Amino acid sequence: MGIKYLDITGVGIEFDTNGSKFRALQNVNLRMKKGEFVSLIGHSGCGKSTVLNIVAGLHRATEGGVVLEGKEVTEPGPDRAVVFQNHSLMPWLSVYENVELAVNQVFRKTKSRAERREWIEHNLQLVNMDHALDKLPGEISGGMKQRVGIARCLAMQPKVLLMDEPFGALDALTRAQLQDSLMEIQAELGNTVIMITHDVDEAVLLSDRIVMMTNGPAASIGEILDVNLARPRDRLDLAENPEFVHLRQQVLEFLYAKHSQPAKAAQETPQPERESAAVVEALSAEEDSGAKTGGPDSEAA
Ligand SMILES: Nc1ncnc2c1ncn2[C@@H]1O[C@H](COP(=O)(O)OP(=O)(O)OP(=O)(O)O)[C@@H](O)[C@H]1O
Repeated sequence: MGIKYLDITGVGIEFDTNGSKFRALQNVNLRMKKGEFVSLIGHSGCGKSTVLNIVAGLHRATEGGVVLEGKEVTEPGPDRAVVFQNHSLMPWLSVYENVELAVNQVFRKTKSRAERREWIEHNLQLVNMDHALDKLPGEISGGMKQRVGIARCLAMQPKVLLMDEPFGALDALTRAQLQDSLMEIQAELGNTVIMITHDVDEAVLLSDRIVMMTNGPAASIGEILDVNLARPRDRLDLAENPEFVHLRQQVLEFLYAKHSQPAKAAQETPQPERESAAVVEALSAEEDSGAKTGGPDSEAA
């Protein structure tokens, strides 16, 4: 891993809510190396998605900022792909076409049509979805949709993959399969990843570091835990590994002993719609200014 790659410095944000100010984040600082896998964990409403949205360029920080490979983040861009909990695939496009949408946005000028086809198929192979190229999102399972969503993001070759509870809506077995796939893909491609999760085992299994956030309002980073477990990691071996058990215990202690108060703010402040629709629609508009209507597939994965 190289020197610092992604730099989040002094980030704070204040939202205007019905005429009054709400401070969601205060002085969030995080430096990541290229190829690092970082999980964000914290109680509901503490500000995890807000951090991710600031890195994605969907929110502007009130103070501080984000620099990716020497360039300040000021807006969304294909160098930061976001995987949402509910895949946000276009329901009217096939599996292939959903990935094609993103690939055309990034590679239309630099790859030929044949190269783009090969690239789309390659990325769908990575997530074991090359058998379903012509299927519509409505014809595949929740786990499969999430795989396609991940392929779509990988195919953009982003500098940073941002994942907002990517497996949160899946059953335990499918989640485990996708976690294993993600570990294999990351080992092969060396992606830099920030992933939000509520799942302590998932955080320890996948991460190089676990960033634990304090409760809001004015949430910040409470502690950062280094996960030095050897890779490749096997969930069955790790279950009995004393280091794994110890790390797991430390996260649980942070969440349930040191910061057990759930964020009151989360209950009091109305939660806005996720920006996933906006992002995907922006992609769609670029690809196709035609007559297609409707939002992303809202069916729960
Ligand atoms: N656009 C916004 N306008 C006003 N308040 C907001 C906005 N976005 C987030 N908030 C508030 O900021 C706080 C942090 O929200 P955020 O969605 O980042 O939390 P979270 O940790 O991701 O929660 P969860 O785990 O439940 O998804 C919450 O109190 C939320 O209501």
